[in-house]
Amino acid sequence: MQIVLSDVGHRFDGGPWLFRGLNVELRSGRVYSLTGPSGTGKSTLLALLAQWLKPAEGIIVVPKFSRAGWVFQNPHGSPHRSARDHVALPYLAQGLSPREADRRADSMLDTFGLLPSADRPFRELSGGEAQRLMLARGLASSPDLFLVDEPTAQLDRKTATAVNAAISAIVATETIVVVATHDLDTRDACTDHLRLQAPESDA
Ligand SMILES: Nc1ncnc2c1ncn2[C@@H]1O[C@H](COP(=O)(O)OP(=O)(O)OP(=O)(O)O)[C@@H](O)[C@H]1O
Repeated sequence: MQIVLSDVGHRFDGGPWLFRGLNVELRSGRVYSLTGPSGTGKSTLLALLAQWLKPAEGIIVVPKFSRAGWVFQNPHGSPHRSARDHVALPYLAQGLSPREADRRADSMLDTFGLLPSADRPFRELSGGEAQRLMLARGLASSPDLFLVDEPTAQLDRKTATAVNAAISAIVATETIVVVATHDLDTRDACTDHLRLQAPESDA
């Protein structure tokens, strides 16, 4: 899959332009960092890619039946359900048998260093484990586009390092991954880089 942005710019309600002139092709199998000073519109661009918003100018071409998945700053899970259940659920929803769903879930948990925590309830996971679980669960849904907003913003350095290692472990050949971040280590964990900048003038 490919998403093409041509001369994309955005501003809210006639306000100042956040960014303009964005020309990029996003491709499956790549993990894009999205960086830029605070307020340059990183979260806004994620919302544009998810088609929650329309760009104020330019065109974003997204294949018709594409599905987007999100991971936000704060991990949300079911407190009493195990880590494995969180990841198995999307596989069950795809029609796999419970046994196969668990097998696939364990393989995904292993990718993110969470296999030892597979049986632990969500409420007992640390912040970094919970965030890695969100990445594992999100990818288990096999989205065409996977949008991750500031995954390490709430984490201490050591925990952030584990999350960044998980990001660099993402191998999703069918998925475009975009990670908005201020964390230079998160940026370095990605395969490609997008940087937003405020336009020089609002002309
Ligand atoms: N729905 C909205 N209506 C009006 N203004 C908005 C809306 N959403 C965001 N903004 C403004 O657009 C600007 C860009 O916000 P956005 O959250 O996309 O930036 P960001 O680069 O992700 O920032 P940060 O790095 O601080 O998270 C901000 O000034 C914000 O207040």
